[in-house]
Amino acid sequence: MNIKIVCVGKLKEKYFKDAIAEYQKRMSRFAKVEIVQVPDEKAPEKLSPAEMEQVKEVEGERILAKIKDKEYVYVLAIKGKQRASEEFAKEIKDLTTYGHSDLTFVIGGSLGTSPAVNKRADDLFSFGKLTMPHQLMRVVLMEQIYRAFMINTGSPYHK
Ligand SMILES: C[S@@+](CC[C@H](N)C(=O)[O-])C[C@H]1O[C@@H](n2cnc3c(N)ncnc32)[C@H](O)[C@@H]1O
Repeated sequence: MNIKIVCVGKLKEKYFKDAIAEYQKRMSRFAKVEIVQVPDEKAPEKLSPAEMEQVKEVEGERILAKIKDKEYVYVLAIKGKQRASEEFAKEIKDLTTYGHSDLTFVIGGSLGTSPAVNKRADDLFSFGKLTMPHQLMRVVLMEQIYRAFMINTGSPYHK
């Protein structure tokens, strides 16, 4: 299975980079996990609603350019569908069974994702009602992907 995480902006903090590298290493026995970073647009604090939409649209075009038709796409969105880790693990197992070998996860920039990106989603995936910083979200997502694979192997990692 190929897993791709498309996200906006470069990770700056070393502790985030280290955490991502650790989960990529742990995941290597199950799947190749590729992190694709697209450039972020400058988003100063005083943007009008129209300017904010414009930022999301430009970042969205960059995100969509990294996604191929065959990929099954989860877009992470606060208002998406929540599920338990066990349900997510089963979904991954089922997707594999039904021939989806390319799973892509999209994390929006600081303002979120554009309507075009949300439209491309096969699934809008919420990790709860809390707003998380997009950089931290990468780490949380990596851990949940790793957890899903550990659940599917029956590992005691998941309690
Ligand atoms: C800082 S958040 C964007 C906040 C923006 N106001 C919104 O509603 O999307 C940046 C990105 O992190 C991801 N994210 C943050 N919190 C999330 C959550 N609770 N569930 C799913 N994704 C989340 C989403 O992909 C979001 O586009």
